[in-house]
Amino acid sequence: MVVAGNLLVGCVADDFTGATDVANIFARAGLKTTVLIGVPEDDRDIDADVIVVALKTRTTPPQMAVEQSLVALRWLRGRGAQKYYFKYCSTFDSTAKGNIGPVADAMLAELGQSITIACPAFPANGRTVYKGNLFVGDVPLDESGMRNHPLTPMIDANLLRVLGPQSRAEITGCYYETVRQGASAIAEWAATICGDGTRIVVVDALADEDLVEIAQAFKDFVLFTGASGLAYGLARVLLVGGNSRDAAVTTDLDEGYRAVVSGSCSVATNGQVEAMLADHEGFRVDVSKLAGGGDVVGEAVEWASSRLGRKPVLIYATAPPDEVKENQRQLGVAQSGEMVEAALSSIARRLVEKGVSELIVAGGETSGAVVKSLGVDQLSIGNEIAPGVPWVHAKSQGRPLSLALKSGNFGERDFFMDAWDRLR
Ligand SMILES: Nc1ncnc2c1ncn2[C@@H]1O[C@H](COP(=O)(O)OP(=O)(O)O)[C@@H](O)[C@H]1O
Ligand SMILES: O=C(O)[C@@H](O)C(=O)COP(=O)(O)O
Repeated sequence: MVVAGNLLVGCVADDFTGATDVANIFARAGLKTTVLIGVPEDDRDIDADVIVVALKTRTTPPQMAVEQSLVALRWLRGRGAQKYYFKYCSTFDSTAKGNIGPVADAMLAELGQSITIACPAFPANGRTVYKGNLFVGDVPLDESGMRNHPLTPMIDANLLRVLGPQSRAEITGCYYETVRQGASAIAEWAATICGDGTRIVVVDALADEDLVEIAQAFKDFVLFTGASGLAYGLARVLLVGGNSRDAAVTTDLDEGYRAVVSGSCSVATNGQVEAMLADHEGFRVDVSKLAGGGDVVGEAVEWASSRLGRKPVLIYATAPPDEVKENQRQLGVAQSGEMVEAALSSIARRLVEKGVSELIVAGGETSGAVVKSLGVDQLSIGNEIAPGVPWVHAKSQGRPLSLALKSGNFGERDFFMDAWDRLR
């Protein structure tokens, strides 16, 4: 029997790093938050203010993303959530066909709503939106490393132009001249466009305070869509009235072996891998060899086995853009991505079987593949390592496992070395 309790927010996340990112924000705000890996097949008891269902739908065909998202949404609806939240990437990662637009459209229809907002701003990580244009640090999205993303290259910073062709809704911008005047002005502006067809409002935001005003202005909306910055605002609005619980707990953990598995090819992760290799041993997954049928997984596991201990080992497919493009040219985009994900997830699973119990995984798609292969079905939120990246705790084959699922673009250069200090 599932206990609904007082479920404030039911969240569907389109990838696993994003799921732990948004769960971390809700948890840090004082809301009791759990992450489920997909919709549970059993009838477990869940006592939470926020449930985040982690999916791997960012790069699937749109129809599949819609179907899986609706299954999750219906499950959350069955728990009587007050608000629903579709979490996608703060760099608005999508393919030409979706999946932000199709999933948002389908969720609106399922909930019987005609309006929502799209708000990927995440100021704590330098993602801001101005006049509908997404900035990453000081540059527009299309001038950032996201230009070269292996699966979702982002070549236009204007979110109205990106979302328009993906969605059946009318896309409208709520610009900063309105947002900076605060919640009442935003709500007044919204009143002028409500009731006029189905709409998605792309909202500008430059700072966390803007996100609180935005959440306040749209507090009667049923569906919110965005990155995790919006959760910062929404949590603060929902907490008024005293729903606050204890902040996330830090677990008493046994010491186990440590490893880093990296499949992200972002600028940040390339730097983090380089920094770790200066002082740690690493095994590079050779994609050509893998494609040629070589037992790269076996070699990696054998290499790691004699080195496992408290000093973390690094297994990585992470490569610079020209190398990734060459692999994609030879093998195909989806095929090379899936092949590397399959190899890294097999390696991770076998390392866990050999006693690794503290594992950092870099990359959203990579994390999805790894976590699924570990048979993990629920994550509790632990300490924050960097903005958007918490330690999370789970059971894999009955044994405790601590994971950090690092979004490609997050974390400082020394993340792979410093993260362990934040575990306990
Ligand atoms: N050397 C490589 N060549 C081609 N593709 C790669 C290579 N290394 C990793 N990949 C693939 O690139 C994709 C990276 O995506 P992801 O894990 O989501 O990282 P990020 O979080 O940076 O977006 C994955 O599908 C991964 O398998
Ligand atoms: O919102 C974000 O930036 C992250 O939570 C996220 O979703 C990142 O995705 P990946 O870079 O693919 O890990």
